[in-house]
Amino acid sequence: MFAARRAFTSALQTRAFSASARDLSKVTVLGAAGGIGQPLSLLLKLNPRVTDLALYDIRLAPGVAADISHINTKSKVTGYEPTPSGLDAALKGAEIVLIPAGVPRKPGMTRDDLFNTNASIVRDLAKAAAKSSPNANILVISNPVNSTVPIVAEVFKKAGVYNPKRLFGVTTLDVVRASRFVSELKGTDPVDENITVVGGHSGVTIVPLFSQSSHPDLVGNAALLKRVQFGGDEVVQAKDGAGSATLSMAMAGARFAESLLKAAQGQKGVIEPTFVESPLYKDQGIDFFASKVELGPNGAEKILEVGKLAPEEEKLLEACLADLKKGVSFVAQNPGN
Ligand SMILES: NC(=O)C1=CN([C@@H]2O[C@H](COP(=O)(O)OP(=O)(O)OC[C@H]3O[C@@H](n4cnc5c(N)ncnc54)[C@H](O)[C@@H]3O)[C@@H](O)[C@H]2O)C=CC1
Ligand SMILES: O=C([O-])CC(=O)C(=O)O
Repeated sequence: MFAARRAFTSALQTRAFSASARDLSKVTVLGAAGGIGQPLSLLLKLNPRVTDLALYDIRLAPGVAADISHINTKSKVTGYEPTPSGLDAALKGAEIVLIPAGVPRKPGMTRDDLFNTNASIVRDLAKAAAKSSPNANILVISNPVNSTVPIVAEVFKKAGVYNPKRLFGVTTLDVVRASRFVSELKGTDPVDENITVVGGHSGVTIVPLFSQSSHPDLVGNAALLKRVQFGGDEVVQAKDGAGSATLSMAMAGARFAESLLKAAQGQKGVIEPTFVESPLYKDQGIDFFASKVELGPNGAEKILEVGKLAPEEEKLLEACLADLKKGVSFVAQNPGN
């Protein structure tokens, strides 16, 4: 009788524990007062899977948090002071840490031109994350993503807490753009356009695979390819010195965070292209590569092969790999330590 009751109680406790573990998701945004950070924080506040939203920036995070906290969804929002202890408290217990901290491009700049400023910003935030949220999923948005992601890996390795399954460069905006541009050409709903984009996140390293979509006829469409590879430049030019994509990036970052949360909470078959430490081209000296990744409770559960490509896409991939290799030596020469 007692045993049966204990078993029942323990089953209830287990349920209660897993339910609360499932329901409690702290998400931290570093750079939360910026052009991306503010709308990203807003979208995360609207996500019922997020229960605790922690906002940190070197300026204005408490103000942004006060504003967002009035939105009538259940999550708690806290803005942290720009101090080491504020940063540590923002990170403690986080399941996901999104990093859009750093400077954006101006017309005439490449993403690599941001390296000197953003590498040290990302490095310092990564040091704090390695200390205060070593098990969190780290989502790097700050450019140049092809280089800032390896920097985070190095910091985590040095701290002895690196888990490659939990480090992601956010390339979702390339996927979002590709599906939107295709839908504009084809007169379809972008929701139905799943375009895989592999490689990295700048210029020729962005490789959309139209042969694997429902529109293989788009392989070889030079204007479309240019828009996908250089969509970021389109926005930088249109903003004319006032920054780069912020609103579409916020949506893309919120979508990737939502995918991770869904997968962590047990949904199967959640797949997103993302820039991760990858075995696919290690034999060519390339440690990080974006391809479709199956997400799960442990982060990046499975890195999918690039698959069969059209001959034109093979050429694009060659150019991508050559550029990513240059990136490797670039990081090695500018470790940002
Ligand atoms: N991965 C992607 O697809 C995309 C990446 N980006 C990149 O995202 C980054 C941010 O862009 P925006 O939000 O437009 O820039 P922004 O200048 O509007 O915002 C950046 C924010 O970072 C904060 N910040 C700077 N140093 C910090 C530190 N040490 N700790 C915490 N916060 C810090 C600033 O105070 C500012 O609020 C840029 O590097 C940009 O190139 C932009 C669009 C797409
Ligand atoms: O172009 C930029 O500098 C910002 C970015 O990464 C994008 O919009 O894809």
